[in-house]
Amino acid sequence: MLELHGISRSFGDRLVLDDVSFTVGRGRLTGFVGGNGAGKTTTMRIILGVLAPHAGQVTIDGAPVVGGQRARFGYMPEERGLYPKMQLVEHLTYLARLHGFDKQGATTRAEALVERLGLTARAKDPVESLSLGNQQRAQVAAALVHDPEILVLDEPFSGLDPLAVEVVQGVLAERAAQGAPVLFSSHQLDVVERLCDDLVIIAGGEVRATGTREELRTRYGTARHEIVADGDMGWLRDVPQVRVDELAGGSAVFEAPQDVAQHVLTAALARGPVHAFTPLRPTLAEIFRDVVADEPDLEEVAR
Ligand SMILES: Nc1ncnc2c1ncn2[C@@H]1O[C@H](COP(=O)(O)OP(=O)(O)OP(=O)(O)O)[C@@H](O)[C@H]1O
Repeated sequence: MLELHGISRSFGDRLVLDDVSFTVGRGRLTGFVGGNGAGKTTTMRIILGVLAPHAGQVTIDGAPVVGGQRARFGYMPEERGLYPKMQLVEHLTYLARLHGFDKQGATTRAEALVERLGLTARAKDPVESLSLGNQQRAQVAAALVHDPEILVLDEPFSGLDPLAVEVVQGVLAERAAQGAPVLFSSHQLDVVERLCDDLVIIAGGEVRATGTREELRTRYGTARHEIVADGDMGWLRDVPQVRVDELAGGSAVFEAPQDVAQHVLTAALARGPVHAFTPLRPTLAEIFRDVVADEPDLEEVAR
């Protein structure tokens, strides 16, 4: 497994990563989420060894990552870096050869990835002529072409249409199923929510929450319930400690501590039949809002 132990990093006198620790398990798709400037790219660059930490270390299966181990990683950097004039399949073949594959092996891998990512019709096109979304798919292919042991992908889903999101999701899930630790950042919380086994939430350079999707839902969710009753639920607005989020006749969604929610149910039953009373599980977007609430914008603070 990939582990970060107390990573800190400053730029000038600005601390942008503060004691960042988390684990990306083998076979686990781990989503790395945080607002703009939270520190995701900096963390990923440190994992890859592109940037040195000022404190802490990165280990793989307990052993520190040292120079020359870059080939163990498949990295998709935020700044996309393919040669614009090269044909797609030729480019991927070239990258595989750089990693030591023989000509035949490199071509086979490049062609297989082009097909897996739905780019067969574009295989002979220069990279620069591909649409943004297809360039993005090509970047994913480039990160995978040397069959890396660990994947670290910065925003692999940005700019993809829903079909391409599915394709890339599928490819990452396959890699995880084969036992690779997969870490990816994304601002698309719905995608992260669908795809991830584990989550790391970072804000202001600090890890604010880690855990499985289910753990976070249990730990950070506000207690929301939906109630559907015969009569009008307008009275709910007057119940202390209740915040009504939605109200339409007999149907309401509200937030309240657990004991108050039970009181609401009893009160509703006293007024007539209740057809449904359902605890609502928080979405990742709601958890994210909860966890990073009131976070100052690092770049604003620096000004
Ligand atoms: N080379 C650098 N020199 C100075 N400051 C930097 C450098 N790289 C990053 N930073 C600062 O570090 C902070 C974290 O940036 P980082 O790119 O890691 O955030 P991020 O979470 O990836 O953001 P985004 O989601 O916007 O890509 C930001 O305030 C950024 O301005």
